[in-house]
Amino acid sequence: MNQPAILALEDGTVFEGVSVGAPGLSVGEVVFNTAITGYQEVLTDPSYARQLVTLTYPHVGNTGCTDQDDEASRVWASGLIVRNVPRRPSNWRNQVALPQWLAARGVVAIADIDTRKLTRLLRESGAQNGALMAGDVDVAKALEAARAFPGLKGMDLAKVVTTPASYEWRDGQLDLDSNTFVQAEARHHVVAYDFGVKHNILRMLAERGCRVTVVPAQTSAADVMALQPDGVFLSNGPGDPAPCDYAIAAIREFVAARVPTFGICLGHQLLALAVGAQTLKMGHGHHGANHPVQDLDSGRVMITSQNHGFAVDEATLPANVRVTHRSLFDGSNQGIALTDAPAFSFQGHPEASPGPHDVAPLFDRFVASMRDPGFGVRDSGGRQ
Ligand SMILES: NC(=O)CC[C@H](N)C(=O)O
Repeated sequence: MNQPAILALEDGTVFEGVSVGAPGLSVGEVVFNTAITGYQEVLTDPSYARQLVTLTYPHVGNTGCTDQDDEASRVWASGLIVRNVPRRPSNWRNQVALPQWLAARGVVAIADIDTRKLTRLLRESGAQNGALMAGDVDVAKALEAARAFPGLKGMDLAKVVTTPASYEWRDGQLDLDSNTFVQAEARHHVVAYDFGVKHNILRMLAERGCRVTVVPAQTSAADVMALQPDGVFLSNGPGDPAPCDYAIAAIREFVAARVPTFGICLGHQLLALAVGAQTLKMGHGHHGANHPVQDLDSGRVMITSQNHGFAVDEATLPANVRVTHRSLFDGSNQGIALTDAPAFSFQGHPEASPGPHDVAPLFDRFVASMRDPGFGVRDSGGRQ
């Protein structure tokens, strides 16, 4: 028999449903994601640490779960909130059904609640703090826990989710015929900062000929330089970018030394902070796989995968930074490039895991900048 579960929001709203994961209490910021596929990638994306994710798509778990789709070695989202989990998953890659997968990993999850109502509420109020409780439920306790969560603003989580030690990564994409990850030949050495890196980013670097050394978030610039990288990659990650002073200081040194640098999501925000700009907390953020973003150089509109609750404040960008991409949903900043150093970054997810592949060529641009650091740099007479 299904155990009861509740979701309590800090504004006092309580949803009642059934448990589809582990029993227990879990708190975090409640955000909605509008992607139709990719629930396993969302749950294992470290950028969702301390967040309770509701999916607007009503049927979640249809294709089950498989180890190969994990974006990290564990589930990082604090909990899952859905309308309906099908009784039986069906897919040739399925290894285990979503509720068993969640329970085995200790993840609290609720189903059978009105996720449309919840999403409308979050859209109006902005992301709220909340508490999920499954098994022995107690509304008063859950409300108290929701209100006690301090919120993500000011929270440095990159150093919490990062790898404890550096490691090498060589796996390219999954070859479905042999069911193995392709090993590509390495031509460039990339040092990737793990602020909460997703595996598909590392795969996309590897398949483009990069040997990747993944390093902990607090690795100093000097220690990275000692590894003699051809390029530095700044990963996605959870929490507020502003308190990550160690990363901001290191990035300043890579920019000054003109090391080709590429940042995604939190990495994008950290590059902006390193050049002196500011970031701000958004209302309900961007979490989905169909967000239109304009490439301001070409005018082309790309459909992108998004997952962020903070954004770069364009008004604070210094003169040596140009805006390269903008969201067509709300006009917020989606990409920057330095005009005097080979450094650029993107707010959305070019690794699109899950999502469309329109922005994947940004990885090629990073590789091009390692071959020729003048690539894309305006003030050095380099190529565009
Ligand atoms: N996916 C990410 O890297 C998210 C970046 C940051 N934590 C934000 O919410 O904006």
